[in-house]
Amino acid sequence: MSKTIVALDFSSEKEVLDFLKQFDHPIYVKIGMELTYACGLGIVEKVKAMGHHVFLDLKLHDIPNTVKGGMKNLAKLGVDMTNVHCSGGIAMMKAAIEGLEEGAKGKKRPLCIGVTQLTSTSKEAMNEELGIPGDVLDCVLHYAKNAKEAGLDGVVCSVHEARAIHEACGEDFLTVTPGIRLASDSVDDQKRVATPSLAKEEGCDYIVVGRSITKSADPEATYTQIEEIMEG
Ligand SMILES: O=C(O)c1cc(=O)[nH]c(=O)n1[C@@H]1O[C@H](COP(=O)(O)O)[C@@H](O)[C@H]1O
Repeated sequence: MSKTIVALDFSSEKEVLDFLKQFDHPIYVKIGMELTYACGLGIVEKVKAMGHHVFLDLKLHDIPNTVKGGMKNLAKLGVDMTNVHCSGGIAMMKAAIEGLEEGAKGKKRPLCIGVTQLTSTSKEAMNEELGIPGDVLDCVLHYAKNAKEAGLDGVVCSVHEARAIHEACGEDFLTVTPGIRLASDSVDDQKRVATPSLAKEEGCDYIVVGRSITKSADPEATYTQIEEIMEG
C-alpha cells in the first residue's frame, strides 16, 4: 500500500474525478471535511468503488457515546482509516474503537488514528492561545501515549515528532504525518513542516500531502516523485 496519502481537499465531485483521472493505478487518498460537506458521504463510496484506499478525515471530537455512534456508521462505509482528536480523552478514543468494531461487524475495522497537535499549531500558539505549557513534543507524546492506551492504531503528528513517538509507543504504532512540503513550496498555513525526504529519514509510516500535489503543474509526476522518496 502506498505511503503517500493525497488530501483531496476539493469542493466538487468533478474536481475529484478530474484529479483521479490522472492516475492509472489505485492510490491512497484522504477525504476530509471540505469534500464531505460539499458532496456528502456518497463521494467516499464512489472513490472506494474506483479501487482507491480512503482515509476518511472527519476528526471526531465529542462525548464518548456520540463518537461511538458516529464511528459505527462510518465503519459501514468500508473506509481504510478514520480519525478522532486525542484531546477528546481516553474514554472517547476507546468509544471510537468500540463503534468501529460494532460497525465493521466482525470484518476488519478501519484503522483509527488520533490527531495530536495540528501541524498548523506553533509552540507559541499552543502555549499562549491554547494554554498548554511546554514544548509541542511533550504534548504530542502525552497524547500519543493516551491514544495507545485507548487502543488506537497510531497518531497524526508532524514529521518532527514521529521518531520520539515510535520510541515511546513502539514501531508498530502508526505515525501519519501532514505538513509535508517540497523545498520549493510555500508553507501556507502550516507551521511544523518537513520534506518527504525528512519524513522518510524520521521513519514516518504515512505522509499526507495536499497542495504540493493537487496544485502542482503535473500532479501525477509530483506524486510519483514523492512516492519514490518514501518507498526509498
Ligand atoms: O488530520 C489531518 O489529516 C491533518 C492533521 C494535521 O495536523 N494537519 C493537517 O494538515 N492535516 C490535513 O492534512 C492536509 C494537509 O494539506 P496540505 O497542507 O495542502 O498538504 C489537509 O487536508 C489537513 O486537513
